[in-house]
Amino acid sequence: MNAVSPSPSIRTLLPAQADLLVQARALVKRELPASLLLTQALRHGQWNTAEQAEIALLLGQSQLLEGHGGKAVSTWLAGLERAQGTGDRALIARLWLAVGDTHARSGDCETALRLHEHAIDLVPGAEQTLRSACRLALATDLLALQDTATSAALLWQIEQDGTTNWPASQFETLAELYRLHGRLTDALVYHDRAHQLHAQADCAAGSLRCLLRIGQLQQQLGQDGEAALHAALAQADALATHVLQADVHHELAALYEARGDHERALEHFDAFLARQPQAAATRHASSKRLAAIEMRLKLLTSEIELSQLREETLAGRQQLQKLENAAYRDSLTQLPNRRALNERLPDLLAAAEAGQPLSLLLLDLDHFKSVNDEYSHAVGDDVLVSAGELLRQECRDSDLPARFGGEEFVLVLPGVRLNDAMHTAERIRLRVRSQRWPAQPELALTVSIGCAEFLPGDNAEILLSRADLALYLAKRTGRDRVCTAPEH
Ligand SMILES: Nc1nc2c(ncn2[C@@H]2O[C@H](COP(=O)(O)OP(=O)(O)OP(=O)(O)O)[C@@H](O)[C@H]2O)c(=O)[nH]1
Repeated sequence: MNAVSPSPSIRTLLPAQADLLVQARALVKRELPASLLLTQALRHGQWNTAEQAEIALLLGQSQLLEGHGGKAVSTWLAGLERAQGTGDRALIARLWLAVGDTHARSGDCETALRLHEHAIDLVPGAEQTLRSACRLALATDLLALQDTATSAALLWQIEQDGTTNWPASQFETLAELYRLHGRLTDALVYHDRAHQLHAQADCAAGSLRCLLRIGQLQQQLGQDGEAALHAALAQADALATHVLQADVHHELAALYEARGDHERALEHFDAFLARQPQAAATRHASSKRLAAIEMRLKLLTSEIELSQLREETLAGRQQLQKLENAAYRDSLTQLPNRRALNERLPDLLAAAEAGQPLSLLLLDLDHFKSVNDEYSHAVGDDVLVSAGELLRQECRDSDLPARFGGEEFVLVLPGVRLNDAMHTAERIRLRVRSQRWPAQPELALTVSIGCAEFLPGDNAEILLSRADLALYLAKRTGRDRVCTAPEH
């Protein structure tokens, strides 16, 4: 419940309570906080049971105001024990009402509702004001328990009761009930009433609470809450309570922000933060954390984008590589094809023109047609793959083997003179002769090889044609041999 316990200030007390307080002061004769005064008065005075219960009620209210809710409940329960003996149902009801309020303040609205129901059942018929107070407590509990309809019905009954002699705290509770029901104008009226009563009773904390609410409500109703909020701030400064000052500064910051007066809004927001060191630290930490998270997210996004890009680029490169491979590699033997040879030869020939020796072998498998014819085209393919592999194995890194077309291969040998080239050619010829072809183990194959060495002024075409001539000679002179062109 949002109710605020009655101030023990004498002007807010029932006449009997005020009388007791005066007696207690006379007895103790010292300026003491209310709870100490009443404890001493209870201990040293000659009170009847009803008076003891009434003092317990007052003492509990003082303890609650001083922030000792637990002590207050114990005091009221002790007071209830005494009150039971008196048979004073109104007093018992007031004690249960107070205990219920404490539960409501701690958020246990179900227990509060049970205790408040018990209290209202005890209220004697003539006690209209007390019944209305119990209804107010019940209406607040019910609203907290989401039973808006019953709460509104009780509020209507309270209005019918027309009670006017409540203490400030009950008007404040009523105002809060109106606010929670969305009846802001009524809430404003009763907060104003409560504020006046608090002011009369010199209850600065109550006054401040009401002024803060008045300012908020005026804002919500489109009125100017500035004056109320500044009055609240003056009260908060007088009380020097950081929490209350922070609340008011927060409201003022919101007010100026809504007005577009950002300078003043910032001023009050800073004041709010300054009075909430922990909250400020948390806020700072959380905003830093938020920034870090945002940054991390950005990085993550760009990392993802980057890796996607990398993947795409990689995929693109691989695709390109594949295309290049397809364009420059023979699909059957995976050796460089004729196009690759045509593109690389000019550079190699330029080096040869510059003085580096270069030789070229043209290799042609003998009677290859018969392999296809006798064993099948597929066996012919496999033999070509094996022949390509053999050629690769016979190469150095600097050599360039290629499939020239059909059953013809080329081997470019940079840095190699004709004689050495012919030795290489001979080695290859012998390997082909002795090769066991996996696709057809009983197959015996031979190769004819034409050799040509680069001569100054040669281009690719001339060099190849000389090698071709040498190959022709090898074929013409019986195959399975290595020949050179006539010039050599
Ligand atoms: N299986 C297969 N056969 C091929 C391929 N490319 C060319 N050939 C065959 O190779 C044979 C070449 O035959 P020819 O040019 O007549 O010469 P050859 O039978 O090798 O006889 P000589 O060269 O005179 O010793 C043809 O039958 C072509 O079909 C290929 O990629 N796969």
